[in-house]
Amino acid sequence: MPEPLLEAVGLTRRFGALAANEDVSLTLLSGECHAVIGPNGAGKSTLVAMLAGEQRPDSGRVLLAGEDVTVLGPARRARRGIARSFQITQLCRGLTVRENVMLAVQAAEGRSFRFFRPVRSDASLTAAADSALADAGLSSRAETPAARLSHGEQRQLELALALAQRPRVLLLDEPAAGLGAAETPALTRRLASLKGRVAMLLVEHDMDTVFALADRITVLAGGRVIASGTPQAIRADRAVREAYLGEVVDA
Ligand SMILES: Nc1ncnc2c1ncn2[C@@H]1O[C@H](COP(=O)(O)OP(=O)(O)OP(=O)(O)O)[C@@H](O)[C@H]1O
Repeated sequence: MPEPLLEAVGLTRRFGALAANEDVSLTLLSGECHAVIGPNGAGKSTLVAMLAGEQRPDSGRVLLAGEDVTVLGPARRARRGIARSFQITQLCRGLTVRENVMLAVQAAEGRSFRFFRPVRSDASLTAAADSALADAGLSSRAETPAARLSHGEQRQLELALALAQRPRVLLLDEPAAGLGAAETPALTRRLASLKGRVAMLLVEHDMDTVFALADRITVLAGGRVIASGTPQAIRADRAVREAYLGEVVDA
């Protein structure tokens, strides 16, 4: 069994009397896609926020390649290789799609914005940005102002911004949310093409996307892990079907 790249160890996060996460443990191996599913309010976003460093657990630890990163904030975790998509707030709407990604490449390289060279003329930034745009399926829109993208294209740009950091771990919180019926399979194909190159922790309500991508699935309900295993095992799990899957998957 390979060593986990990212590990949640007994994470608990309370809001008042409510335990949004209660003793949640899971591992993400190099190159795998591990999906986290569960009903609304199960604690999925809280878990992602703790893995990204946006929320501090009340107890438990987060390990990245064996290093305890529990007390590190999002920026320091990002520099260690944890990227989170989708955060549209990073977008500069007046710049082109490529320029936005170039800024993300530059930020990931740790260059100061105060001293940056004119963003349009840096060949190495352009090449890295174009690679991220290709992976996100957005090459044809590189010259378009970000403000003119459709909703689906904005989600692609968010993916490109995350990939521009060359992450080891990609945290994907509901990437298919708000996408149309035609856009979701395209996103799934795009994420499938990244498998093996970057480890993905995928929170998603769309079960077609989950079952197309996941190597393993962990199911949360009421803040607790109620099952974890292969997609086949999760599909067959009675407790999962009762708590969640039976409502949406007719397998
Ligand atoms: N900042 C907060 N303050 C108080 N309660 C919160 C806060 N964030 C989350 N919660 C509560 O914690 C529980 C878990 O929420 P969370 O958003 O993690 O669930 P989720 O599985 O991501 O839900 P969804 O599928 O609807 O996005 C919910 O009951 C939610 O109301």
